[in-house]
Amino acid sequence: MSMGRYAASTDPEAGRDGDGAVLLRSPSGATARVSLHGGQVVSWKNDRGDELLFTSSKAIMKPPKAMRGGIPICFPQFGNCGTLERHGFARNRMWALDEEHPGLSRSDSGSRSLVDLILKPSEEDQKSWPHSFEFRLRISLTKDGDLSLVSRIRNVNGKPFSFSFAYHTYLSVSDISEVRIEGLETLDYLDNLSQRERHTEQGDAITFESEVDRVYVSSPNVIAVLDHEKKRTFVIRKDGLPDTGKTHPFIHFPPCLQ
Ligand SMILES: O=P(O)(O)OC[C@H]1O[C@@H](O)[C@H](O)[C@@H](O)[C@@H]1O
Repeated sequence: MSMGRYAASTDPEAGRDGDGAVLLRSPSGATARVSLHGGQVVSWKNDRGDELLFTSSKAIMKPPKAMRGGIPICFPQFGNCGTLERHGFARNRMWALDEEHPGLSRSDSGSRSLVDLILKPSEEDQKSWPHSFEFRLRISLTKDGDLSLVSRIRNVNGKPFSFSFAYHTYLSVSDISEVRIEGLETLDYLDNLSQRERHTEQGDAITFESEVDRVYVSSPNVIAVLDHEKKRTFVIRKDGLPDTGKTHPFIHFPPCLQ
């Protein structure tokens, strides 16, 4: 794959490895590896080769199981708030390369390496969730190595349906006691450890002393995760997604839409 070019299926230089994963590379040398299983980003490395995403050593890397690590896509249900399996079926399905990607331009082709994926429901999926949709996902690396995911869900037959959705991102951090989150102070959150009871966050930046499993409602579009030991800050931006979740020990930030 050449620098800054598209890694979509139409690009003859698209980087594909033996497992069918797509490799993105930015001009700065950052990389991302995207598995068609789950449409999941399974690795994101900066220009020094440091892995920025966490993958559990117990992760099962083979379909049809969901892989615990990277950025699983939760759809059409986030968590257990519905009748489907936890976090929905999208993370357990094979996605396809999307040749059409209607509505998204390629005008930034000089500065991004990207792949367009699509998921359509199987007959089996429609038995448990009888709705017609196309889920298009664009994953791109900017020239500086920033990772971006854009999701678009289209109602194919016009019959209304509702869904919830999240990027269940597993960030790689050092000792959790060295990690601080800025941007969620004073917000309300639902505590998954006590039947989604609603509380209000107190105090300054958030630190971790024990198990945490929360969804922060109406969170700001930018939050920061500061890792003092690694001297690294993740700046997480979202757009069009109201909430942010976090869980320790598997620290992840699923901005979610319900
Ligand atoms: O094990 P899974 O299905 O990948 O889910 C991981 C975590 O997902 C979070 O959203 C849940 O709040 C946690 O309770 C859960 O452990």
